Amino acid sequence: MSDTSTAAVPAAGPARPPAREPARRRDVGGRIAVIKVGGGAMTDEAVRRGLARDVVESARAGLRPVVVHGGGPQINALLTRLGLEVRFVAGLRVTTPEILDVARMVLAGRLQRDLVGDLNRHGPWAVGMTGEDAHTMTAVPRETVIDGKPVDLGLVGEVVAVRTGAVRALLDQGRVPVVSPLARGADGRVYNVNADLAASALASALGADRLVMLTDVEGLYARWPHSSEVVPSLTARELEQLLPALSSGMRPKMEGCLRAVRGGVRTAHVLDGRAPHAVLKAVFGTGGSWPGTVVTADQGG
Ligand SMILES: Nc1ncnc2c1ncn2[C@@H]1O[C@H](COP(=O)(O)OP(=O)(O)O)[C@@H](O)[C@H]1O
Ligand SMILES: CC(=O)N[C@@H](CCC(=O)OP(=O)(O)O)C(=O)O
Repeated sequence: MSDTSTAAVPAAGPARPPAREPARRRDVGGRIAVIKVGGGAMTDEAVRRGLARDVVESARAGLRPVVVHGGGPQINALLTRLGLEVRFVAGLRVTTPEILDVARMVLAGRLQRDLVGDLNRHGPWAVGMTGEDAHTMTAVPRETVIDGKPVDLGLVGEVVAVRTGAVRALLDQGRVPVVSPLARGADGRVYNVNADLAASALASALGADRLVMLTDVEGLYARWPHSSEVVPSLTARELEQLLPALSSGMRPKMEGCLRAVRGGVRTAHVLDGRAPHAVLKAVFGTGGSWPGTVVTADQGG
């Protein structure tokens, strides 16, 4: 993206042609892809920079990428240093007010800034925000039932409404929004939202073409904890049946994929963000050439 003036950001308008237009890989013109970068895939700076390069390349090719990031391992590391508890239930962090403060610092403070910085090495592309900004994500406390009993997760949010205006305004300027998974509650409090579920809610609300979840494994393993076989594809119905058996981080990730395709997103992908050009393979690939696991809508549904 080229800014002719450094004095002011141009007013919102149609995306302007990129400075260098690479060969179009297929007709992605104007389509939105929500790319969720997991904390595990962000730990290595070289990997993060490679991801940023690919995101910018996809934008130069006409796609409208929106980045949502996680940061579970990084939050765990700071909590441990501070002597605070790290506890997950069904893949969601039990979040006290003290833990929320730490999560907010890590997500909106460090990680979002790192990603925005990586993207902006290539030009004035990225603008960071959180789901709190401009009421982009509104949440209520997430209800979780384990073995028939309700479990109190504290300040964990379930996104119940998404206002896409702020994200769309950035996309219309040709920018890449980078969104941290925090939401404002209808009660005015701040909630910690699992990043996979935040990305999924945003993808559905934006009418995205694809949701891409970049993680630290090749995809959904069929016989976890064995990693010998990746499930290449699943329909929404097949995934719905599998979901209760999934554990730890894969539970919210696959729940996010299911919600997204049920919410109108054409395909949802889970793949290893550390593999070379994972982003480009997921956003420009076609059936048969996708790495990882792809979730599609039900046939005829
Ligand atoms: N069936 C499965 N297939 C692959 N990974 C699984 C599975 N079940 C649990 N996992 C775990 O889920 C992790 C990915 O989730 P998570 O740690 O939340 O990643 P991210 O930070 O990318 O969101 C993997 O590293 C793996 O340990
Ligand atoms: C409620 C909840 O679990 N929130 C997550 C938000 C970050 C996240 O989801 O990061 P990954 O994508 O790296 O897992 C957490 O506190 O860890």
